[in-house]
Amino acid sequence: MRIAISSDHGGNNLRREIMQLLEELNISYEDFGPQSDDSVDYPDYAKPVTEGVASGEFDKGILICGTGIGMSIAANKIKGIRCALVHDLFSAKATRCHNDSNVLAMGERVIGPGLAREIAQTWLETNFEGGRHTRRIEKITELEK
Ligand SMILES: O=C(CO)[C@H](O)[C@H](O)[C@H](O)COP(=O)(O)O
Repeated sequence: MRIAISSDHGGNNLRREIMQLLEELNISYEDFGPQSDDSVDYPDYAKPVTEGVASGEFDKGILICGTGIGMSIAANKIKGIRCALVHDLFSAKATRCHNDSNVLAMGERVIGPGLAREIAQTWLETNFEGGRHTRRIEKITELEK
Protein backbone atom coordinates (compact mmCIF):
# COMPACT_ATOMS: atom_id res chain seq x y z
CA MET A 1 0.00 0.00 0.00
CA ARG A 2 1.28 3.47 -0.92
CA ILE A 3 -0.07 6.55 0.85
CA ALA A 4 0.03 10.24 -0.08
CA ILE A 5 -0.17 12.67 2.83
CA SER A 6 -0.31 16.45 3.28
CA SER A 7 -1.66 19.11 5.61
CA ASP A 8 -1.87 22.85 5.97
CA HIS A 9 -0.12 24.78 8.77
CA GLY A 10 -3.01 23.85 11.10
CA GLY A 11 -2.27 20.16 10.62
CA ASN A 12 1.52 20.03 10.59
CA ASN A 13 1.96 18.44 14.03
CA LEU A 14 -0.66 15.77 13.44
CA ARG A 15 0.72 15.04 9.97
CA ARG A 16 4.14 14.36 11.53
CA GLU A 17 2.46 12.07 14.07
CA ILE A 18 0.65 10.13 11.33
CA MET A 19 3.83 9.82 9.25
CA GLN A 20 5.48 8.33 12.34
CA LEU A 21 2.60 5.85 12.58
CA LEU A 22 3.01 4.92 8.89
CA GLU A 23 6.68 4.22 9.54
CA GLU A 24 5.83 2.05 12.55
CA LEU A 25 3.32 0.13 10.41
CA ASN A 26 5.89 -0.19 7.63
CA ILE A 27 3.55 1.51 5.16
CA SER A 28 5.24 3.48 2.40
CA TYR A 29 4.16 7.09 1.92
CA GLU A 30 5.00 10.31 0.15
CA ASP A 31 4.86 13.56 2.11
CA PHE A 32 3.45 16.51 0.14
CA GLY A 33 4.19 19.00 2.90
CA PRO A 34 4.17 21.74 3.83
CA GLN A 35 7.77 21.76 5.03
CA SER A 36 7.46 24.88 7.20
CA ASP A 37 4.92 26.15 9.73
CA ASP A 38 4.11 29.24 7.65
CA SER A 39 0.44 29.88 6.93
CA VAL A 40 -0.63 28.19 3.68
CA ASP A 41 -3.89 27.49 1.81
CA TYR A 42 -5.21 23.94 2.25
CA PRO A 43 -6.55 23.48 -1.34
CA ASP A 44 -2.96 23.79 -2.61
CA TYR A 45 -2.00 20.82 -0.43
CA ALA A 46 -5.14 18.77 -1.04
CA LYS A 47 -4.47 18.92 -4.80
CA PRO A 48 -1.33 16.76 -5.20
CA VAL A 49 -2.59 14.12 -2.76
CA THR A 50 -6.03 13.76 -4.33
CA GLU A 51 -4.72 13.89 -7.89
CA GLY A 52 -2.20 11.20 -6.97
CA VAL A 53 -4.94 8.97 -5.57
CA ALA A 54 -7.33 9.65 -8.47
CA SER A 55 -4.62 8.77 -11.00
CA GLY A 56 -3.79 5.51 -9.23
CA GLU A 57 -0.26 6.57 -8.32
CA PHE A 58 -1.24 6.18 -4.65
CA ASP A 59 -3.70 3.75 -3.06
CA LYS A 60 -5.01 6.16 -0.46
CA GLY A 61 -4.52 9.69 0.83
CA ILE A 62 -4.49 11.36 4.24
CA LEU A 63 -5.22 15.10 4.60
CA ILE A 64 -5.01 17.14 7.79
CA CYS A 65 -5.94 20.73 8.53
CA GLY A 66 -7.24 22.51 11.62
CA THR A 67 -10.70 21.00 11.42
CA GLY A 68 -10.32 18.59 8.50
CA ILE A 69 -13.32 20.32 6.93
CA GLY A 70 -11.53 22.53 4.42
CA MET A 71 -9.37 19.63 3.26
CA SER A 72 -12.37 17.32 2.89
CA ILE A 73 -14.38 19.89 0.92
CA ALA A 74 -11.44 20.47 -1.44
CA ALA A 75 -10.69 16.75 -1.80
CA ASN A 76 -14.25 15.84 -2.74
CA LYS A 77 -14.12 18.24 -5.71
CA ILE A 78 -11.70 15.85 -7.42
CA LYS A 79 -13.28 13.19 -9.62
CA GLY A 80 -12.85 9.72 -8.16
CA ILE A 81 -12.14 10.94 -4.64
CA ARG A 82 -14.29 9.80 -1.74
CA CYS A 83 -12.87 11.74 1.18
CA ALA A 84 -14.21 11.02 4.67
CA LEU A 85 -13.81 13.50 7.51
CA VAL A 86 -13.42 11.27 10.56
CA HIS A 87 -13.02 11.99 14.25
CA ASP A 88 -14.24 8.73 15.81
CA LEU A 89 -13.39 5.05 15.48
CA PHE A 90 -16.88 3.90 14.47
CA SER A 91 -16.85 6.22 11.43
CA ALA A 92 -13.27 5.26 10.55
CA LYS A 93 -14.36 1.65 10.16
CA ALA A 94 -17.76 2.39 8.61
CA THR A 95 -16.44 4.68 5.91
CA ARG A 96 -14.05 2.01 4.68
CA CYS A 97 -16.65 -0.81 4.91
CA HIS A 98 -19.49 1.16 3.33
CA ASN A 99 -18.05 4.08 1.32
CA ASP A 100 -14.71 2.62 0.23
CA SER A 101 -13.30 6.06 1.09
CA ASN A 102 -9.94 6.58 -0.53
CA VAL A 103 -8.94 9.73 1.37
CA LEU A 104 -9.10 10.33 5.13
CA ALA A 105 -9.34 13.86 6.52
CA MET A 106 -8.79 14.77 10.15
CA GLY A 107 -8.55 17.98 12.16
CA GLU A 108 -5.59 18.63 14.43
CA ARG A 109 -7.61 21.24 16.36
CA VAL A 110 -10.42 18.73 16.96
CA ILE A 111 -8.85 15.50 18.26
CA GLY A 112 -5.65 14.52 20.02
CA PRO A 113 -2.81 12.54 18.46
CA GLY A 114 -3.67 9.28 20.25
CA LEU A 115 -7.17 9.07 18.83
CA ALA A 116 -5.99 10.30 15.44
CA ARG A 117 -3.44 7.48 15.27
CA GLU A 118 -6.12 4.91 16.15
CA ILE A 119 -8.47 6.36 13.53
CA ALA A 120 -5.77 6.30 10.84
CA GLN A 121 -4.74 2.74 11.65
CA THR A 122 -8.35 1.51 11.70
CA TRP A 123 -9.08 3.27 8.42
CA LEU A 124 -5.96 1.84 6.77
CA GLU A 125 -6.64 -1.72 7.96
CA THR A 126 -10.38 -1.96 7.22
CA ASN A 127 -11.51 -3.41 3.91
CA PHE A 128 -14.49 -2.39 1.77
CA GLU A 129 -17.42 -4.78 2.19
CA GLY A 130 -18.72 -4.56 -1.38
CA GLY A 131 -22.22 -5.99 -1.93
CA ARG A 132 -25.00 -3.39 -1.70
CA HIS A 133 -22.39 -0.69 -1.05
CA THR A 134 -20.90 -1.15 -4.53
CA ARG A 135 -24.20 -0.10 -6.10
CA ARG A 136 -24.24 3.05 -3.97
CA ILE A 137 -20.69 3.97 -4.86
CA GLU A 138 -21.53 3.50 -8.54
CA LYS A 139 -24.34 5.99 -8.01
CA ILE A 140 -21.89 8.46 -6.46
CA THR A 141 -19.67 8.02 -9.52
CA GLU A 142 -22.71 8.76 -11.72
CA LEU A 143 -23.14 12.06 -9.87
CA GLU A 144 -19.66 13.09 -11.04
CA LYS A 145 -20.78 13.04 -14.70
O1 LIG B 1 -10.23 24.69 6.49
C1 LIG B 1 -10.18 24.72 7.67
C2 LIG B 1 -11.38 25.08 8.41
O2 LIG B 1 -12.39 24.29 7.85
C3 LIG B 1 -8.95 24.40 8.39
O3 LIG B 1 -9.18 24.15 9.74
C4 LIG B 1 -7.81 25.37 8.26
O4 LIG B 1 -6.73 24.73 8.84
C5 LIG B 1 -8.09 26.69 8.97
O5 LIG B 1 -9.11 27.42 8.33
C6 LIG B 1 -6.83 27.54 9.04
O6 LIG B 1 -7.10 28.66 9.81
P1 LIG B 1 -6.01 29.75 10.19
O7 LIG B 1 -6.76 30.70 11.06
O8 LIG B 1 -5.55 30.37 8.91
O9 LIG B 1 -4.89 29.04 10.90
